[in-house]
Amino acid sequence: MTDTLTLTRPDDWHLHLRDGAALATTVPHTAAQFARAIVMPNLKPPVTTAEAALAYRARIQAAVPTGMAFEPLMTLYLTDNLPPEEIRRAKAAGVVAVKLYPAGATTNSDAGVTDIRKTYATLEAMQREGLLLLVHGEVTDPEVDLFDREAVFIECVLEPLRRDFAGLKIVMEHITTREAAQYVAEADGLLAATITAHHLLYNRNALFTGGIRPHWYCLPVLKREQHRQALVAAATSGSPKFFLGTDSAPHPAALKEAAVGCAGCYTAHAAIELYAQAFEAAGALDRLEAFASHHGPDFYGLPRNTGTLTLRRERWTPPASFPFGEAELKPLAAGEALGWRVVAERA
Ligand SMILES: NC(=O)N[C@@H](CC(=O)O)C(=O)O
Ligand SMILES: [Zn+2]
Ligand SMILES: [Zn+2]
Repeated sequence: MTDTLTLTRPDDWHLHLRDGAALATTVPHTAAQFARAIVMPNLKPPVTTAEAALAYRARIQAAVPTGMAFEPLMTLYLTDNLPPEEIRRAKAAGVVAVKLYPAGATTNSDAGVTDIRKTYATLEAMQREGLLLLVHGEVTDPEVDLFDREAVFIECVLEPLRRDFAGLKIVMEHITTREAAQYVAEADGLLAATITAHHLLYNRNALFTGGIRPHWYCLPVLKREQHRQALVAAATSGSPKFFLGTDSAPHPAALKEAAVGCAGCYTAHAAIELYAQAFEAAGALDRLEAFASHHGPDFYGLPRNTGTLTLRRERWTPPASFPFGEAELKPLAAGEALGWRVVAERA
C-alpha cells in the first residue's frame, strides 16, 4: 500500500472564491494545494467586463499568502447582452473563458442567460478569439424534475449549441449524471467536463442522513448511486475529457442552515484529500495525477505545472468551521476524518 503520493501540482478548473473579506479564507486554502484555478464570475454584481475581471484578479492576488504561488484564471459571466467587443478586450486581458448560467439555475444566476440565441454573436466572438465556454448544465423549467435538469439541458441546449458552434471549446461543469458522463465521453475533442469531489464521494442519501443536511446541498444536486458510480468510472477512466473542478462554493453557515438554504459545498480546505479518498476507494489512486494535473491544462491549451504536491496517508480531521468575514463557514463533511493529508507543496 502506498503511503505517500507525489503529484504534479494540480489545478482547480471550477472554483468560487467570492470577494472581500471571504478571500482571506478561500484564497489561502486553494493556493495551498493548487497552482491555478478557474475563478467563477458569479459575484454580486457578476463579473461582466474585462476591466472588472482584472480588478477582481488583483484582489485575489493580494490575498495570496507570501511564499505561495497561485495564478487565478479569470472568467466573464455571460448575459443576454454581453457585447461581442468585450470578448476581444477579455482575451487581451488574459481572461480564458466565459461562463453560461441559465437565468435562475443556481446561486447568483439572476443575471444569467434567458435564451441562448440572444448570445450567439458573443459566442461567435469567443469561437474566433479562442475563449472557452463553461456551462452550468441545467435547464430551469420548473416543469422539469430537479433531478432530470442536467439530462434535459444536454438534449435541449447543449447538443444544438455544439452543432451551431462546431469550433467552440466547451466545458460542462460539475457533471452529476451517467447521461452527462456518457455524452461527454462520446463527444468530439472540443467537449470536456469537470467533476467535483463531492459528486464522486456521495449520492443523494447524504442529503437526508438522519435528517436534512444543508451542507451537502449544492447544484446540480447529488444524484442516485448509479450516477455517482458513473462519475467515478469517468474520472478514473484515464479519458482526457474529465478533469478536476471542485466547485468549492462557500456560503455563510447561517445562510445554508436556513428555511431556504443556499446551494454550494465548501471543499477547498481539503480538496485534493477528498479526491484522493474517492480515487482510492475506486482502486485508482494511480489515475489521480492525470485527472488532477494533466487533463485540465491539456484541454485549455495551457502548460502543465512543474511543481509538485505531496500527500501522506494520515488520519486527520479538518477544522469544523472557518472564519468567513464576519460570518462562519462550515465545510463539507465537517468533523469527519480523512485518510490523506497534504504535507508539501513545491512551486
Ligand atoms: N454549485 C453550487 O451549488 N453553487 C455555486 C454555483 C454553481 O456552481 O452552480 C455557488 O456559487 O454557490
Ligand atoms: Zn454551477
Ligand atoms: Zn460552481
